[in-house]
Amino acid sequence: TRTSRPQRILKAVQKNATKGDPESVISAIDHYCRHKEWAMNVGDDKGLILDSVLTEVNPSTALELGTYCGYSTVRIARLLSPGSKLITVEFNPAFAAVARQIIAYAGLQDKITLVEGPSGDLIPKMKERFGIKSFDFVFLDHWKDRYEPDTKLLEDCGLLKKGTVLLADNVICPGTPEYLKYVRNSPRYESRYYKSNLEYSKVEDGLEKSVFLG
Ligand SMILES: Cc1ncccc1-c1cc(O)c2nc[nH]c(=O)c2c1
Ligand SMILES: [Mg+2]
Repeated sequence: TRTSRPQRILKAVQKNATKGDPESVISAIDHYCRHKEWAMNVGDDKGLILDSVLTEVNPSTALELGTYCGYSTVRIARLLSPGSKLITVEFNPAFAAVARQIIAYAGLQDKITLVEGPSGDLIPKMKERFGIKSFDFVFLDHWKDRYEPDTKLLEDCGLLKKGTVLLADNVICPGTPEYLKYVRNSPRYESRYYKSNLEYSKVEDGLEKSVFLG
């Protein structure tokens, strides 16, 4: 096919959403991906859990690993208080290019810094590049095999503080067994599983919320 799936999602946003209205961008993507073609956005069911955890944490500095088309980036940024910042990391340049346009369409570009590259390389550079002391909230939604090593990297780089909340997507499907074992067995985390379903599907999936205890 001539266009890519992310490009088709962008077109659906430009056609069906209102510029500067994040809610309409979220709805346009959910409608397209539920009725036209599936895509790996966190989606509307798990999105409600993401919203509620975010509202509870009200982070000043948030990190997202795995931007894709920017659906959860917009979901997170729309709930941030004025002056709060979200850094989102995307490895795939084609995904990042679409995400930038969807983030701009939602009018949230001032709250978001999109960084392209491998999370394992970028995490150690967060302090020096973006003047981050530590993150209040981290959304893990990139690649299942990177959840555990990147969490250890965030610890080792001093980017987590007492009370930082990690929220991980796809802990059941595709599944992140090593990550679950790590956060559930470590004395440094208090973990809880939020049962839900895979985006736009009936298959079970869920989010794991883990509070760093310092
Ligand atoms: C692609 C896919 N196929 C079947 C079942 C699940 C998935 C799936 C769903 C997601 O929410 C993902 N999020 C981040 N990164 C992923 O790789 C990913 C993959
Ligand atoms: Mg996901």
